[in-house]
Amino acid sequence: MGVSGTGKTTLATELARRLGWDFQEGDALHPENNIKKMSSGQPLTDEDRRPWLELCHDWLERERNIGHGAVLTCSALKRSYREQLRAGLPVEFVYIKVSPEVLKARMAAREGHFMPPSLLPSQLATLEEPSNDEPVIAVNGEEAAERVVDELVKILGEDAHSFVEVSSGVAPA
Ligand SMILES: Nc1ncnc2c1ncn2[C@@H]1O[C@H](COP(=O)(O)OP(=O)(O)OP(=O)(O)O)[C@@H](O)[C@H]1O
Ligand SMILES: O=C(O)[C@H](O)[C@@H](O)[C@H](O)[C@H](O)CO
Repeated sequence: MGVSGTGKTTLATELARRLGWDFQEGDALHPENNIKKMSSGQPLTDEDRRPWLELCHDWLERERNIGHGAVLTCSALKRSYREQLRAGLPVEFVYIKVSPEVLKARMAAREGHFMPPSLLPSQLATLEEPSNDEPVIAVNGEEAAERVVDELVKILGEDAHSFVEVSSGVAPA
């Protein structure tokens, strides 16, 4: 999770590969209208995001039901969005923190992406940073991606056992 340009896709694809978990690009679940809106420089509203978050939640739920570890990219900017995403599921958020200056530079340098750099201020204004009472691992998204993924593989790889126990409905011993 994190605003546009934090490195969600970069980190999540590599994390899923290293853990052998399924991967879903959250942006691919956006209704067409949401992509059109963002491409034309308009920020999404709560109403725009609701059906998309439902699709994200449903994907996670299907993965839990088949007992797979899974990684989904999703901006998950507000606490209420994160609550919708994890409802009834053993979800751990990875909050990728990157300074506005670095985000601005990354978005300006990126080519062929639907998200215009002009939407960065609204992304930052909408972000409610996760608090300690949420299931979250915060990482420094300005570090080399490989180092961040190494750290996450250690934490989530060790936890994988308990995630699978919860997800398959088998009570831990
Ligand atoms: N740790 C990193 N160090 C340096 N550059 C990075 C790092 N992570 C990602 N990048 C670069 O930053 C840009 C944004 O990364 P990425 O597309 O993974 O972000 P994102 O959060 O998925 O963005 P969006 O939500 O807008 O799709 C890319 O050009 C990527 O190569
Ligand atoms: O909630 C949102 O406003 C959106 O999900 C955005 O964050 C983008 O889809 C994503 O970051 C791609 O740039």
